Amino acid sequence: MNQARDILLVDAGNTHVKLSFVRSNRGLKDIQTDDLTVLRLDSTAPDRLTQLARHMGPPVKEVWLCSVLGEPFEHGVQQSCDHAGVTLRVLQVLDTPDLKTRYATPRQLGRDRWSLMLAAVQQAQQRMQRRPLLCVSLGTATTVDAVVPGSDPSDPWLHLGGYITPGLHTMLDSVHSKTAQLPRVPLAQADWPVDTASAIGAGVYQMQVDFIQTRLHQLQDFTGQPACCVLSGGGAQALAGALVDAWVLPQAVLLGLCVAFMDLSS
Ligand SMILES: Nc1ncnc2c1ncn2[C@@H]1O[C@H](COP(=O)(O)OP(=O)(O)OP(=O)(O)O)[C@@H](O)[C@H]1O
Ligand SMILES: CC(C)(CO)[C@@H](O)C(=O)NCCC(=O)O
Repeated sequence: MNQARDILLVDAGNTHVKLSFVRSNRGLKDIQTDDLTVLRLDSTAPDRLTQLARHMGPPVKEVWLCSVLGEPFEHGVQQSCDHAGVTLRVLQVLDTPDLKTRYATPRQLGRDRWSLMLAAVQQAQQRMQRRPLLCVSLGTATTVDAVVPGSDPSDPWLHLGGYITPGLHTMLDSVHSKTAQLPRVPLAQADWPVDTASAIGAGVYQMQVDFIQTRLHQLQDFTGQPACCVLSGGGAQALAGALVDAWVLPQAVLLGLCVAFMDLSS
């Protein structure tokens, strides 16, 4: 029987709230992230919760949430779920049998970072790849997290830690807003730019590429093993071509929610 998509997945980031729907009886292996059709809401819109609540009607019976928007947003989602009579499951950063973190205070770690790592480890296991992973999210902020496999295949993977920097558009915005004369420009690729727009656009682009590539080398030196990059977020496609050993995992945070909760849904 072709059951309806009864789970609403929500990735609440700083710029966009991303929504998708999956069937609760679908096996994790059957979920292709390219198939996760995504609706986007503006995270800063005053009516963001009202817009979200519109998607909670039948056949939705559960909402799975990964949010970095803080307690008031989460409380609002809980109220909407209560009103709609649906169950809310909220992703928390907690060690699992497959992944543990060295973060000093795990609840401080961004849940979107954790969800990406859960998804990346699941994909690596599915592909029988046991290489260290550099999990990169290119959103409002750029985050770069190192995850290494345990020495035995039955051991959990370990999150070593990671970095937070301004994202691509955040850098482009700030260089414009903090100067008198620099325009807001798109990303660019150029060798030794000879105009202002290319100088900024390629400067920001190259800064992020170089940062990620250097962190990949750092991870390889640290582990003594070849590593690869898993790219997610709005800027992933823009950077993928410039990075070696990189694959794009579309909608990684939404996939991470499936990894966390798929076996729990009734
Ligand atoms: N075509 C593009 N080229 C480069 N970067 C892009 C492009 N589209 C989006 N981005 C980047 O992705 C970000 C938006 O993507 P995404 O929806 O993944 O994240 P977000 O919701 O803004 O932030 P987050 O989820 O990190 O809070 C932008 O801020 C920008 O940095
Ligand atoms: C870094 C961001 C903003 C990236 O979306 C998010 O993961 C977050 O708010 N993190 C909390 C701080 C931390 O991860 O240590």
